[in-house]
This record gives sequence, structure tokens and C-alpha cells, in this order.
Amino acid sequence: MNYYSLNKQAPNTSFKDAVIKGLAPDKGLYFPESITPLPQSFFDDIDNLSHSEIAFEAIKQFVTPEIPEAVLKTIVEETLSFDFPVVQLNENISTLELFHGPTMAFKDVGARFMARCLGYFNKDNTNEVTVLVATSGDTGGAVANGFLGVKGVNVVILYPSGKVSDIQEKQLTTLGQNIKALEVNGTFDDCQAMVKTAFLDEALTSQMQLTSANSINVARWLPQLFYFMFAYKQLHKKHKNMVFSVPSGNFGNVGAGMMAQQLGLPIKHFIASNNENNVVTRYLQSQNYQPQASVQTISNAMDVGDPSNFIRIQEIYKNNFEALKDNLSSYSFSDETTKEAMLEIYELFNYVADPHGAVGYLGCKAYLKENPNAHCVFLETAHPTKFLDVVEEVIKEKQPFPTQIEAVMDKEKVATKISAYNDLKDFLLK
Ligand SMILES: Cc1ncc(COP(=O)(O)O)c(C=O)c1O
Ligand SMILES: N[C@@H](CCOP(=O)(O)O)C(=O)O
Repeated sequence: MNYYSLNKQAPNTSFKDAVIKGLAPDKGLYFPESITPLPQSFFDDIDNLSHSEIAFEAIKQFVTPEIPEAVLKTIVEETLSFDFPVVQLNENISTLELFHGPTMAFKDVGARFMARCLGYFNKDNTNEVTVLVATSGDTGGAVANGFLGVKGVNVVILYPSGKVSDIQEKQLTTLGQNIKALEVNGTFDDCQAMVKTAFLDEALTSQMQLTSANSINVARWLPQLFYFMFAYKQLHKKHKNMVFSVPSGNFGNVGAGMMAQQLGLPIKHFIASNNENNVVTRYLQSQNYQPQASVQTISNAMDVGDPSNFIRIQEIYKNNFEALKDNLSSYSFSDETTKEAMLEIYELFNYVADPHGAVGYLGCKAYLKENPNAHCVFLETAHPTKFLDVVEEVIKEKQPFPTQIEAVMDKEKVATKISAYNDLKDFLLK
């Protein structure tokens, strides 16, 4: 499959090139040249397919022939070596748990998939690649884990100082080897802007091959479409009008859901559920897209003021505002309301949600008020123990540590503090 830049000022390129570059030379995000819906027989037969078989069929057109089919089969099998259960809370609301991977956040799938694609492209170990990642909490840990020890790949993670949870910070600063962490005096948007600037800096790009492991990169972004298919498989016999509430920050996940819908998955509607960083909620009300500085919230991984992927969503709907509005609703919730929702979910359903999942739950409730016949699935995008302080404060109960979290608790943080783009540049050139 070839990809084009959404800025339309760079040549189209292959999947391999799009993965190795991350961002197009004109700073645009890559987008597939075509999307061919899967045959109806795929959806009719979905109950008989394993997760790996579903994923293989869904992603094949986007990555072959650069990744041969036999290699792709292995990549999806290795990537998806954990579960994606749906828990039904009541007749109208279910949650899809995306936190059973090694770092207990939904980013594990994209990070593991991309690491394996890059490992395959660099199998002869001829071209060293430096992977830059900006994180508001979870991408960093998932990429650190997914890329640890991958030959020929150096990873540099930028995270906003004091704005990620203690466990998230441990996950991204303690692994060593080919993984380095930079603690940025700024916000996630500052980190993301520095990464994008680095891609355009010839003093760097003439000396090293830089790529991104954020959802900017198609190999990180596209595998997220699997989740919606896994949920559909588990629910479609019981519920027809399926809608998804996606806790959203950089808008990669909800955009990936829309790609699943383009492939033919019968999803009725999407809800982008936001904390107070609500550029898209405001856009859908006003048709005026106005990014603004992010504010800090208890659902910190969604503290994004200028989401990278919204432009891909605009592309999916061919920049037709009415078509987008027909398929996407968006709501924004305060921390106070989020905490009330965490308590409500615990008291009503005996279920412990993390703050991001709770924002998703609130999105379901808001949508269901107007659309009572829908079945709303909110994505539980991270495990509650990653946000221990707020979870224990709200439900007033101690949480046990899962083994994945225990494994990093006693490790020592190693991070270099930086404040400005030149610090990043110096670090990379050292
Ligand atoms: C736990 C969690 N929930 C939600 C999000 C938002 O996802 P996206 O950036 O794809 O919108 C993130 C980070 O991206 C996250 O880590
Ligand atoms: N919420 C993310 C922010 C980056 O999103 P990405 O999907 O573009 O990598 C995080 O947890 O780091």
C-alpha cells in the first residue's frame, strides 16, 4: 500500500518508507491511498476467527507487500498475545478492556506491532533508526517496553515533567538499554512540537534516520482499529446498534475506529469523550477548530491541546463537517464529574474504572440520553492501578498491584531534564 501526505506537498510513498520516516517531509501525516472494505463474508464469519486472524485480514491491505503475508501473520500473533475482554455493565453499556498487555494501556498493541515492522525492515541491521516519542503518560511506557532490545533501534522518549503518574514515569524511565527518557519542562504539546521540529531539522536528519512511534506513525496508528473488531465479535449477537465512546486525547484511537468502520464494521456512531482539553468538542459545536494550551487533569494521558490525528479524521470524512457530525459526537467532562463517575461505576457495577475509562463512561451516558436504543461500548484504555492515587482516593479501597506494574515499582528512574528544542538537538547529536 502507498501512502500520501495530508499536507499534499510530498511524494507518495510505500508503507516501509512511511514507517521509517514517521512524518512526511512536508510535516504532513501519512494516510493510505485507498481503503477497500472487507467482504461481507468476513463479518458473517467473525465468530469463527481468532484475534490474530481478524487482525491479519483487517490490516493486510495496508502493509503488504512490503511486509510479506507470512511475516505479517507472525507479527500479529506475537503482538496480540493477551486478551481484550468486554465486560457488560448493564443492558446499554459495556466496556472493552484494553489494559491486559505488558504496560497495561491500549498503546501496547500499536507499539508491539510497529516495533516488529521496524525490526523486519531493519533485519539486516544496516540502518540504525532513532525513534522519537512524545508521551502524556502511556505511549512512552508502551514504546519503551515494545522496543526494548530491538536491534538497530534507539528510542528517545520525551515526557512532561510532573504531569504523568508515578507508575507511568517508572515504566518509561527505568528500562535502560536502547531506551532513553527526557523529562521536559513543559506540556505534552511542547514534547510533541519538539519531536515534529526534529523531523524537519536538517542538521539532525542528515546525520541520523529519525522516526516517530506516536500515532503519527501509520504502523502505530492502524493496529488500533483491531479493538473495535474484537468488541464487535464479542457483542454483535446481543446488540445491534453498537456505538463506541473513546476517551480521546491525540485522537488516534477514535480515528482508528473510523478506519474499522471504513472497512465495513457496522458501527452506528462514535463518541469522542474528552476531559477539559476539548478542542474537538468545541469544534463540533462551532465549526471553528481552535487548538489551545492543554490543562492538567486526572486523566492525564488525554491532556492534549492540539491533537495530531484530527486531520486524519477530517480526511476520512473528506472535510465534510456535516458528514463528520452525523458520525461523531463529543463531550467534555471536568475532573469532579469524572471522579463522581468512577464512584458510580464502582457502586453500581462493582467495577473499578480508571479516570480515562470513566470519561468514556460519561460519554456513553450523555449519548444514551438522546439515543436510548443504542448499546454503547466505552474503551477502558488503561488499568486503574496506573492512577493509584486518584482511584484509591475515590473508591476508598486499596488496589492490588498487577505483576506488570510490580515489575517496575522498585526500579530506578533515569531521565535527562531538558527545557527547549536545542536541548533535544544536543542530546541527539551527542
Ligand atoms: C489511557 C489513555 N486513554 C486515552 C488516551 C487517548 O487516546 P488518543 O490519543 O488515541 O486519543 C490515551 C493516550 O493517547 C491514554 O493513554
Ligand atoms: N495519550 C498519549 C499521547 C500520545 O498519543 P499517541 O497515540 O499519538 O502516541 C500518551 O499516553 O502518551
